[in-house]
Amino acid sequence: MSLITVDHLGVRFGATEVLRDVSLAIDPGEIVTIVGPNGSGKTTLLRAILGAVPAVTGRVRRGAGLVLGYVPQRLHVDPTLPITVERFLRLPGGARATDIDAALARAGVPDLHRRQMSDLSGGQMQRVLLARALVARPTLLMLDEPTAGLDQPGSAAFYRTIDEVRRETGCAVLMISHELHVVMAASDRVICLNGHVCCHGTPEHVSSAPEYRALFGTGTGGALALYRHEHDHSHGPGDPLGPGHRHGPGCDHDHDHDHDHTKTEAAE
Ligand SMILES: Nc1ncnc2c1ncn2[C@@H]1O[C@H](COP(=O)(O)OP(=O)(O)OP(=O)(O)O)[C@@H](O)[C@H]1O
Repeated sequence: MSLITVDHLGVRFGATEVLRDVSLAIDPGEIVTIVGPNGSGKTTLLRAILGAVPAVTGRVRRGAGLVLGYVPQRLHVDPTLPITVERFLRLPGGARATDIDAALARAGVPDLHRRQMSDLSGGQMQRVLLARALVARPTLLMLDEPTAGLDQPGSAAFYRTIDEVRRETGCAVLMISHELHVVMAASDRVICLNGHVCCHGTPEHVSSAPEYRALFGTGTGGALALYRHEHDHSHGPGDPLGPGHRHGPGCDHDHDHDHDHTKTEAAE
């Protein structure tokens, strides 16, 4: 029984179709990573799974016993509103002190209880957000670009912690990442999203697909990723991605038209 099953999910914001016919399932204990260009609907997909964004078509089914933990991309803490790490972790459900201690230890920051949230470094903040997600003992941990803004050693250490959490607790992990070396090393499966699921499979399968190499092929140690996404069809009006692009081998569907679009972005 899957923890989460997404069936033909569609999401719109006003006239803009952000997700179209997205189907996937997450099984207990696996690490699945979502990759895709900026604006391709990755965060929206996680928020739809959380129930924070309504589906206009399809649905998200939750398996029995599912407990979700969510690590957002970032959290802005107003420095004029002082709050300690311990108090932040106690909210909103009134978590027990022993659970907070265990979550902080598991997140690799066992001594931060009394620190002000606004004083945390970027890496400490991400670990506190991880601890907050772990307090509930999730069976599915979802992380939205959890290492954005961290340097490479900090990022690598964070992903090692995620792997340890998975091994120790047996939780499944669904994360968004732009760090392709991490994706390939740490994931059981990779889903490439571009408004819809373009291709998916094991890291070996996805990384050997010409379309994947075209999409992420010029990374210089993670410093710059060239997103050249190719499909064989035009996206419809209102598509957030503009005109169509071409799919390559490894994709789950084929179309007639032939367009490219190229997008560059500085990766962290
Ligand atoms: N609440 C909202 N209202 C209107 N439009 C939204 C909303 N949330 C997201 N969008 C739009 O939906 C599209 C997908 O956004 P989303 O954040 O899911 O993309 P993403 O793949 O996570 O991007 P990135 O890699 O830049 O974080 C974008 O065009 C965005 O502007």
